[in-house]
Amino acid sequence: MITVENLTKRYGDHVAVNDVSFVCKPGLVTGFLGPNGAGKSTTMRIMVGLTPPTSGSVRIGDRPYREIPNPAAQVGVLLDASAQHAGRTGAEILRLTAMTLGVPSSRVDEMFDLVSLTPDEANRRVRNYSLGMRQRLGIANALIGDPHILILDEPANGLDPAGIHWMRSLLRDYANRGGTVLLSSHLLHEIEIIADEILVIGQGRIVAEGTKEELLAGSGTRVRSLDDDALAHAMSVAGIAAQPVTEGGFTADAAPEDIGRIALRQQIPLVELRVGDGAQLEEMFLQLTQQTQRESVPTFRDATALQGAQS
Ligand SMILES: Nc1ncnc2c1ncn2[C@@H]1O[C@H](COP(=O)(O)OP(=O)(O)OP(=O)(O)O)[C@@H](O)[C@H]1O
Repeated sequence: MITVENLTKRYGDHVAVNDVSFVCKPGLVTGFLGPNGAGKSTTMRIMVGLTPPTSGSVRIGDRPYREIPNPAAQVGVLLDASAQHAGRTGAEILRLTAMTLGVPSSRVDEMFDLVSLTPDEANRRVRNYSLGMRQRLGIANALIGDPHILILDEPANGLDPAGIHWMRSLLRDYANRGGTVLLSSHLLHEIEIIADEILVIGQGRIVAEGTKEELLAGSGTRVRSLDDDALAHAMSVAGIAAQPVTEGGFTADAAPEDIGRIALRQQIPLVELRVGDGAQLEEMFLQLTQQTQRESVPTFRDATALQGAQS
């Protein structure tokens, strides 16, 4: 179990992590999702004692990381896959970790097998590794001490789709055996594929958390009609907020039956009316974090203003 309580990190006037609290439970893969600069890496660095927090605390099990004896045997950490010594071979790096942790050197070959790096690749220098190979080596390095907790910062970065599915199986199996996993990503589809529980962070704050189903539950209704302008107007009169969707129609903050009744009253034929799905999770992610997005996300208000300006 990882317990993060009221964690805050300030760099001068800038608040990188703002009163963040969450728990990561054994047997689950917890995904830490947020756009660039949201505060994911800072939170993870604080968790493993590399950055001091301004305030708040993190417990790994029952104590802070720095107080865990032989921590790498308890907590596997991958923060930056490119931070390995580029002049060493993958095998040398894992052998050194095995020696430091006091685990048998036979674990080294087991780990290369586990992360699907061939003996030839194991004996190549890390400077000649692709990013995906570095990630696999980093995961092997995190797992070699047989820890029961894994903290992985953007581990899927550089992996191809097959690699992401491979990682999902690896982490699923690890969690099924009772392990606790926290992994970060700025890409929703990676987190969606791999995580059981999702924490969404934006501008240093947790803006949503729960299972994928829970996150979607409050995320409104997808609606499309033969006259979206008229429907938007009718919804707005009824006090229902709606955001336009790029492929047409809206996501509306109301139950499908409410939207259906409005459409019926206005005699507007509907061509789509349903609760959220995976695509909607992406919209929700963009909405939840839009203040931190570098690219602005159009809102319904923007869209009507634009239509007004064009007419
Ligand atoms: N040492 C530091 N000094 C000053 N500001 C920092 C420092 N480290 C991080 N920050 C700032 O804190 C904020 C959060 O950064 P962080 O690296 O935690 O984000 P992130 O969510 O991991 O982003 P990414 O997905 O791009 O890796 C950013 O605005 C960053 O510029």
